[in-house]
Amino acid sequence: MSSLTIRRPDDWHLHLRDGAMLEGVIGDTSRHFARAIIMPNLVPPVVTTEDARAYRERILKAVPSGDRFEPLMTLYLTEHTNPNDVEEGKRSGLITAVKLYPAGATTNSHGGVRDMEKAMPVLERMAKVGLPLCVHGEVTTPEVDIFDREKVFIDTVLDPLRRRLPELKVTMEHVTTEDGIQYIRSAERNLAGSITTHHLIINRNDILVGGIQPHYYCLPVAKRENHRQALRKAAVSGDARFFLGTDSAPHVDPLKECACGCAGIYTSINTMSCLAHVFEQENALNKLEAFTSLNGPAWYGLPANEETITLVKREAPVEFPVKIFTGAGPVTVFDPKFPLHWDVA
Ligand SMILES: NC(=O)N[C@@H](CC(=O)O)C(=O)O
Ligand SMILES: [Zn+2]
Ligand SMILES: [Zn+2]
Repeated sequence: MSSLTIRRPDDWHLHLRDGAMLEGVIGDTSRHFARAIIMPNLVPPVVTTEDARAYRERILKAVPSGDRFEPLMTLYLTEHTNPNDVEEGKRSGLITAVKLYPAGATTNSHGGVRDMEKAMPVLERMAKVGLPLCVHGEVTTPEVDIFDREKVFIDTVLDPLRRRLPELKVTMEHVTTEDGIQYIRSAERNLAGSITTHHLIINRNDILVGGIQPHYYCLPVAKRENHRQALRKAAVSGDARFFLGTDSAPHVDPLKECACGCAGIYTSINTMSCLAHVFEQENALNKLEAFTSLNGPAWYGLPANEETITLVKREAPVEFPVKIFTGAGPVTVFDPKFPLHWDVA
């Protein structure tokens, strides 16, 4: 039996939803993670500092007693976002980042940004006060193939924006392509990327071979195998610009298993087991702590957690539920398709 003790991890991209779903999923995160960046794509979205304050209160109320968990709040950028409100949110310590959803790119993104020009006053203010922008980096132009949307976003939106506003700190969320990895590596400063657990494990075959597999469908959609390999190399490299953002995104099964299934994969419950497996496969268990617990806080200017967790490799596979049952309905848990032996003690 081997074991590994690391600083307690954080999740730099998480969907907790609200109400009964929030209550049903929060414990799977707070059991292992000390902090998480909370995505603002609720219905209606978390747009103002006041919205974020109220949502934070609801999250804290739902944390199981005995767990210590700090939600790091984000604002959903719209074409009408008020720069003063954003600055106030940053100064009060309530807001950790602002999230850019190109309108129509993903779940609950219709209120996002259509015309980047309209977002410039807010982005300029963020650059001035040092508030990071988290981006869902995909264009939504119908002519662009869904597997190319990340690369085209980098070339036509992100790179021009970064040239125009080099002081703006940008997190490319859930990087899924070799192009994204290379772009982040090529940047001298003010650019980093979060990588999900599932994109280290699945490629697009998992979604489409042997029948449509809705529980492997997420956005950005998983790409070809060479892209998965590039993500794995980046994650285990120790490069401080790459860190974990699970993008754990629960949807109830009826909304996944239907003619127009939602995008999102639920991984909070088994993420640390999956990651230990991946890092061991890559002979890089000694880099797991950098990816889950050190690089993220350094990027966001926060101290690493003082507490630790211990991962233990068990003889028998660890059993995770196939589904969790929330008050909102059942949610299928990510199946990595290999037995998980690593467990958080
Ligand atoms: N990743 C997903 O497939 N879905 C996320 C939205 C997002 O992060 O793009 C969700 O909110 O369901
Ligand atoms: Zn996204
Ligand atoms: Zn997400």
